[in-house]
Amino acid sequence: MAQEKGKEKPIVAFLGPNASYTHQAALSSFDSASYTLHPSTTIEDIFSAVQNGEAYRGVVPFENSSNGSVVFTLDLFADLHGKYPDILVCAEAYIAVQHCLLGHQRRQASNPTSVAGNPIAFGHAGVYPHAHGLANVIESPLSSGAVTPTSKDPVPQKPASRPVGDLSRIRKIYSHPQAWGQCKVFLNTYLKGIERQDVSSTSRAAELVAQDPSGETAAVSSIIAAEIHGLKVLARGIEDRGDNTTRFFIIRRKPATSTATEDTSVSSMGETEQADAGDRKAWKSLISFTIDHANPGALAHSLAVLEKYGLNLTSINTRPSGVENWNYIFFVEIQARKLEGTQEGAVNRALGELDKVCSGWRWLGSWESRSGFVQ
Ligand SMILES: O=C(O)C(=O)C[C@]1(C(=O)O)C=C[C@@H](O)C=C1
Repeated sequence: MAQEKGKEKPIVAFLGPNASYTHQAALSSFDSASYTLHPSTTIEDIFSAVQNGEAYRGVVPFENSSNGSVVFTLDLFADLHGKYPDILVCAEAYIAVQHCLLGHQRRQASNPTSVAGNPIAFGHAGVYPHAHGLANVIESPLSSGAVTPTSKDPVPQKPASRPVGDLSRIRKIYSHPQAWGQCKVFLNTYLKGIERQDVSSTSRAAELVAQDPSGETAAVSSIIAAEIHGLKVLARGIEDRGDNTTRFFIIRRKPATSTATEDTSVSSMGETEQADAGDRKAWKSLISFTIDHANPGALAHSLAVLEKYGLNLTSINTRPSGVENWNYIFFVEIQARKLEGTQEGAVNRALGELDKVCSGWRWLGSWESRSGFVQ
């Protein structure tokens, strides 16, 4: 690859601008002394840069522990128009996501409860228990509603954190669409009915709010974005769950020949089998496939192939196939890896057999599991 040969550092594209959670994931996986981290505007830009060789690797969000799949990424893996035939997942990263509400805090010199600055002192009930009962928490005028008991919901969910600033001037909130679903309780409690605008990332949301001095906009974004853009933290730890985590994939371009790989290969059949069995739990693979929807049992037969080879299925997702309404492309993740070249492991054999029962399939990569390594 051009970047690897020359003196320039290899480029790693991530969903920017700087201070996005994807940027944090990129920093957790690539040393900035050895790689040039390049912010991209969309996830599609990252796929393109990796596919056409402009970037050595790409970092993309894949799923969130409380809000589920990042459908933009799944759709790019579905690749309905054949634009990204060589993209493979080669690694994963987990980032603990703690969202903040960022904005411009009006200075209220005469008000002892004003908190212009020092966001660190306040926060998520689970992470910063000392923040409970602080005198300088301002109750928003919008704080009724979602927490009011009703006959349908006699014990309504309580938000995990409370505002530390006045939210009454906020007329519009910006964020990445994934973030809304992670902060439902806080937003429905304190900012119910306020217009929400989707933007390309949480850090872009912070950038937009920083450019708007009216004080009428706010962003759901990270504490790092607040620091970079000089925004006030109006509430910290606003996600519904204290263990909110997003999983990211590192993508690469398929090597030119299937035998030329960076993976360690084992030569004899016996060693291969051993590596395959021993590696199973430590590795994961992503496979997509389509089926003939008119054929009863087509999905069951496809999944039965995985069972036959003892492959543990850990997730299944679907996206519209793009061919016909209500037809889907299926994505499965399994705990095992496909062996390189002509080596015959369980995944290799299962794929050979899947070919006979589904309409089409694609192996989208195998990588070492990092679950349990949340940064
Ligand atoms: O907007 C960002 O900061 C991102 O990195 C994207 C993204 C996502 O798509 O899931 C990443 C982590 C959070 O779950 C919210 C948004």
